[in-house]
Amino acid sequence: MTTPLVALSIAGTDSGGAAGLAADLATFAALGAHGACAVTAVTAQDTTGVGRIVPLAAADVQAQVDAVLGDLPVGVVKTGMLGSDEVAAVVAGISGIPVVVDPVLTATSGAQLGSDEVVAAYREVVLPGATVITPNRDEAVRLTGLDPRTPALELAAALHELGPAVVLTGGDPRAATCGDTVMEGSGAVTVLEHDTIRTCNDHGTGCTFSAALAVHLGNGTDLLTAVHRAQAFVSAALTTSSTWELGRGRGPVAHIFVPTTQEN
Ligand SMILES: Nc1ncnc2c1ncn2[C@@H]1O[C@H](COP(=O)(O)OP(=O)(O)O)[C@@H](O)[C@H]1O
Ligand SMILES: Cc1ncc(COP(=O)(O)O)c(N)n1
Repeated sequence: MTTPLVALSIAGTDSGGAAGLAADLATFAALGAHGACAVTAVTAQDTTGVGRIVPLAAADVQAQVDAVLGDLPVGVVKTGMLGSDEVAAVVAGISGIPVVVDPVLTATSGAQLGSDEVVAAYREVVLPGATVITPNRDEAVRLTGLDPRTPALELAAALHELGPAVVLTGGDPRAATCGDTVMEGSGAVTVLEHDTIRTCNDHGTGCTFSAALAVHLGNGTDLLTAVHRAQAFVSAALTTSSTWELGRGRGPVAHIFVPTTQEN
């Protein structure tokens, strides 16, 4: 008998199947983890944008988290769109399990997925108990309140001061390379650069990256190696989706036909 890694995603749904829970569960499966989930919000969303957003009550999210934690040996928690400061408090109540926080505040399409109350809750209750946070530049600027021109290193340091290790992602489809700035718990900084995959089918990239990172961390991999492997997974997924013609907008990152043989 074997027990697989169980990864719990606490996130919103994307009806288009590109981002949020769909990305998390597909990534967990591709990397050999069993995915459990707690839905925080339901979005009517496609490749062109986000329509209706229906947040769930914190009690409903808490009930899902309690059901999963009461039965399954969860090895890692990954959070995405939280929807409200009350749901943020549910995440803050989880202890004794590594928590990877993807602070989803804005969709690729530009839609707002996190209010100022949610931003405050990240700072005050979620980040102090988080293992690692994976913001993109816009999210880091919003969470820190710093000037948008602030260098990546300073943004990472400001978030690190709130508690977690930081992976400030630098995906930029127009640049030759993408650079992710990693600040470990010790404060050590490494910039991990890799080639940009040319594609407009990148909806769900951030969710996919942090879900892959969560699986590797849940398997006990050190942060730098885990980031490197999560980047490789995203690059493979984007290479596949770069050949796709799907939807009228920013198409989904491909979670299928991705090599599943990465070391854990
Ligand atoms: N076009 C791309 N080619 C290769 N890697 C990418 C590309 N876009 C993003 N990434 C990588 O995907 C991860 C998530 O990055 P990012 O796009 O910044 O997240 P978000 O979707 O939250 O904005 C990072 O590791 C980043 O380097
Ligand atoms: C429910 C949900 N969660 C997260 C994202 C962010 O993903 P992206 O930055 O790729 O739009 C999203 N659009 N929808």
